[in-house]
Amino acid sequence: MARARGDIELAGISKSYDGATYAVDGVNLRIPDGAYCCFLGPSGCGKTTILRMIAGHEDPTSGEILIGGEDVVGLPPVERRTAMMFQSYALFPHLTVRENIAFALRVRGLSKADRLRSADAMVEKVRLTELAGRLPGQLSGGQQQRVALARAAITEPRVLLLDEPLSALDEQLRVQMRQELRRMQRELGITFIHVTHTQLEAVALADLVVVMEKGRIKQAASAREIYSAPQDRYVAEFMGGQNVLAGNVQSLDGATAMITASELPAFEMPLGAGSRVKSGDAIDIAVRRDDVELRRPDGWVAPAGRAALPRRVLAVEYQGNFVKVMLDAVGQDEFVAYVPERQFFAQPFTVGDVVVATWKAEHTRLLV
Ligand SMILES: Nc1ncnc2c1ncn2[C@@H]1O[C@H](COP(=O)(O)OP(=O)(O)OP(=O)(O)O)[C@@H](O)[C@H]1O
Repeated sequence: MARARGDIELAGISKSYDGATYAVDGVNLRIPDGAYCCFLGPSGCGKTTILRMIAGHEDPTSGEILIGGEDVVGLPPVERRTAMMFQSYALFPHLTVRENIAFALRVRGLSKADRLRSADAMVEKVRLTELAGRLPGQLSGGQQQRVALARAAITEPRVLLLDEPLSALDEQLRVQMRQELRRMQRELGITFIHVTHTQLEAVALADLVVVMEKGRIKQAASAREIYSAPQDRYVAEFMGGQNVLAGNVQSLDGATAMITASELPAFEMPLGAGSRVKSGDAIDIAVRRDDVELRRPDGWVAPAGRAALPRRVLAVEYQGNFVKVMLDAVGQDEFVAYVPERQFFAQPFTVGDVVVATWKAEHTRLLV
């Protein structure tokens, strides 16, 4: 039998719990079969509600949810062929690892021997063979999580839904389990939908990152695109690593714009194809913190094609392979440069130093 398709389409789904406010507000999204998709956003933005609607634990107020082309709204969870892995792993304390995993097959009407045989194969896949006879209480957090993952995967779902799966683990284990999740997803070849409020987690794992705010999708794209081409101030600030400045379009000349921002001398930047800004528009611009270079003023004049912003060093924070240099705010916006560690220590700056923050004009991004 051909493997069931696990592509998902959310078509205009909304959810209101109280009939007045919307936890999810008109979401449209296609998630390809076999993708690792992360929903990312601050607490309360509706991530879990979307997950629960896909699983069938919650009905949308309006809209359609298609899995493998089939509208699943109204179908009970077991008929959707999705499985959910919860934050608290919800393992049975009196059953061994093997029995916990086999238990998920009880509804399938398999004999106990068959269930245990399948469980053994899954135990091997999640690398728990040595621990198969232990009780959950005798396992570490990471090991318990693997059991939970195996228990969800053994039902052969076409979509695996994970709600903040790594939040109970410490930092080191989180990184390890992140790799483990990705490995499992590749091995099983099914769609994973993972809810998180941690940017790094989403960026490290996902083929498709969905950034949400107040029940709506702000941007859905690859991690690299979201980071290097954020759509607006919200996404840029939420993903981090960027300076976002409020500015103005002073004038336009074909595909270039003369941009000014508070205290930033006017500079020319290329406009992307299809840009619709007009002269005089108030805009936001973003520049990556690692695209900013710091220079000592010493009579240095920025050549054409570079933006230059005179500033004072407010704070310096060592971060290992780079140094975070915080500069005086630009208007309301903070401004930070990430200087490679070796470069910084070849000519260190200290608090109070006057510097020129400069970057290639082409590295400036116009946010809509
Ligand atoms: N069962 C419920 N009844 C009423 N309101 C709810 C219910 N579940 C969630 N909400 C509300 O819906 C909104 C979205 O909640 P949801 O749990 O989907 O957000 P989230 O992004 O997953 O947040 P978190 O990261 O904190 O889990 C919130 O305002 C929340 O208070």
